[in-house]
Formats: sequence, C-alpha cells, structure tokens
Amino acid sequence: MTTLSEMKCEACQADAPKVTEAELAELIRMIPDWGVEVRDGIMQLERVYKFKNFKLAMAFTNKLADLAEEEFHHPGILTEWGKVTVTWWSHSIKGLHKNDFIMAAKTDQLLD
Ligand SMILES: C[C@H](O)[C@H](O)[C@H]1CNC2=NC(N)=NC(=O)C2=N1
Repeated sequence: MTTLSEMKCEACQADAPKVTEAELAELIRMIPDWGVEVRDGIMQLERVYKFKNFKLAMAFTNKLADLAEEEFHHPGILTEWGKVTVTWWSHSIKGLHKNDFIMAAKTDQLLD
C-alpha cells in the first residue's frame, strides 16, 4: 500500500474538495505527530520540530523550502532558535486537501 510520504501532490484547483470529516479522521491517524488548528475559519495541520540551535533549524527550513518547490505546495513556516513550526493547508480552497497530509508526511521524512 502506498504511504502518504510516497504520494505526489495533485494540482490544487480552486474547486477541489476539502477533505471530509471521515477522510480527516483517517488521514490524521497517518501523521500522529501533527495537530489540527483552525485559524480564521481555515483548518490547518501543524507540527513543532525542535532542534539543538538556530543553524539546524534553518537547515531544516531550507530543506522544507526545496520540498515545497518540488511539489509546488507551500507551508507556513516559523523558524526560531531551536524550533520550526510548520503549518500546512491549501490556500486555493481555504482548508485541508489530501495534498496537505501528503506534505506533512513528506515533511517528517526530512528528519531522516
Ligand atoms: C498561486 C498559488 O499560490 C499557487 O498555484 C500554489 C502555490 N502553492 C500553494 N501552496 C498551498 N499550500 N496552497 C495552495 O493553494 C498553493 N497554490
């Protein structure tokens, strides 16, 4: 069975469907270190990664930027000393698409 991190994002059209509640319940279990936040009515996936210092946090941030460009799907990123907060949602549909779960799983792989 293909895991989320092995999947590719699909082009995110403005009329693409948000994940249903049932899909959300199934997909969130596949990325157990991620939480769901709602900001300005927009559902988002979020995880905080901890690092030993700012240099390591920045190195992770740069790898994430490359990943986002490869998939042309981009996160919110807050990079601080020893900490990177990553937030995934689909701007075009103002909510969560399967792409966001794929990218969250791929983000976790950057730690390997
Ligand atoms: C213009 C629009 O932002 C682009 O088509 C892409 C770029 N990256 C993106 N990233 C995310 N997270 N959501 C989008 O809808 C999105 N759209």
